[in-house]
Amino acid sequence: MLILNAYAKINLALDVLYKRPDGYHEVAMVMQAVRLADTVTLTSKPNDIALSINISGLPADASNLAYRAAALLKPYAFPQQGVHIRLDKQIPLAAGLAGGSADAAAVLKGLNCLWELNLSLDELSKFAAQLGSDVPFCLYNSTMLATGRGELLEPLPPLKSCYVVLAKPAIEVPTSWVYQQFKADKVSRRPDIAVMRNCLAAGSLTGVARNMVNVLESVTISAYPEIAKIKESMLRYGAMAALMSGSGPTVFGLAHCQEQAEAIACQLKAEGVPEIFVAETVSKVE
Ligand SMILES: C[C@](O)(CO)[C@H](O)COP(=O)(O)OP(=O)(O)OC[C@H]1O[C@@H](n2ccc(N)nc2=O)[C@H](O)[C@@H]1O
Ligand SMILES: Nc1ncnc2c1ncn2[C@@H]1O[C@H](COP(=O)(O)OP(=O)(O)OP(=O)(O)O)[C@@H](O)[C@H]1O
Repeated sequence: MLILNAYAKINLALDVLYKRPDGYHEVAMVMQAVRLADTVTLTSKPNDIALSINISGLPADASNLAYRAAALLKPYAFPQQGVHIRLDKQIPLAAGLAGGSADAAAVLKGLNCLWELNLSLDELSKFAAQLGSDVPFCLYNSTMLATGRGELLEPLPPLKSCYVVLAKPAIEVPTSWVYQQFKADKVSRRPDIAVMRNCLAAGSLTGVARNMVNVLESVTISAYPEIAKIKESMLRYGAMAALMSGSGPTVFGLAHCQEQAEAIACQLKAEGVPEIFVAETVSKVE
């Protein structure tokens, strides 16, 4: 039996460069893993793939990204090798935190061991990219620059360890809709990735905080102003910076320490924000 942590991600910077002929958008993103995790338990069983999940509202069938990850690797295993996948979800669904992608990446990494496939991380990355743009990052965690449609990764100097508050309003935002609605002329500020890289290299959390920009806010916040309210609240309660993660709707705030993060979380809870988490950042590849 193998038990893996499938970590959520946040986007410290997200820029959309242009729409590509294949329908995807060329992006440049600074991605960061955080210690809010689903638990993925893989148990050997004969022949086929089975999946169970601790929550309803998520299909436990062949459409699930965790199942699809196992199905991708199955042809490389012996026919009698199967697996039971157990997902214990903690990462909220459709939140902009790559929960499904993290599960899929954990299944790829775990089955590589359980089925003794001996695939390199590079090879696993190619399978990961077939499952979704965020899945390759979830194989590596830590702090990465993601380009292409998000699948081309370059390690960045790891973000100095800190705590984040994650707050999800009670809305679900489909990623495809956000990208479809994106218009470059509606963006007021774009991230400077080179400056962000320098701030990371210098270990400057305040520098990172000052340069956190996500151009997809121009779409999601226009449709859901409650996201802007959560950002404002986080700043009022002392966060160094607050930004929407990915396509939203979750907002994350950078805090100086765990105590401050917990205090911000408490105040957001009192305001009625339904789902709030405090998590440490992941500062090395795990
Ligand atoms: C918003 C982010 O989460 C930021 O990390 C990612 O860019 C999205 O990653 P993801 O959820 O793994 O995305 P995918 O499952 O590959 O694609 C979901 C939808 O978003 C659109 N999409 C995604 C990534 C990208 N670079 N351009 C896109 O236009 C795709 O057309 C697709 O309709
Ligand atoms: N194991 C899984 N966990 C969560 N969602 C899954 C899973 N498998 C498939 N899905 C589907 O994928 C959709 C998006 O899920 P996810 O929670 O990964 O969104 P997200 O956090 O917005 O991802 P991203 O940040 O990559 O856009 C969900 O609506 C769900 O139906």
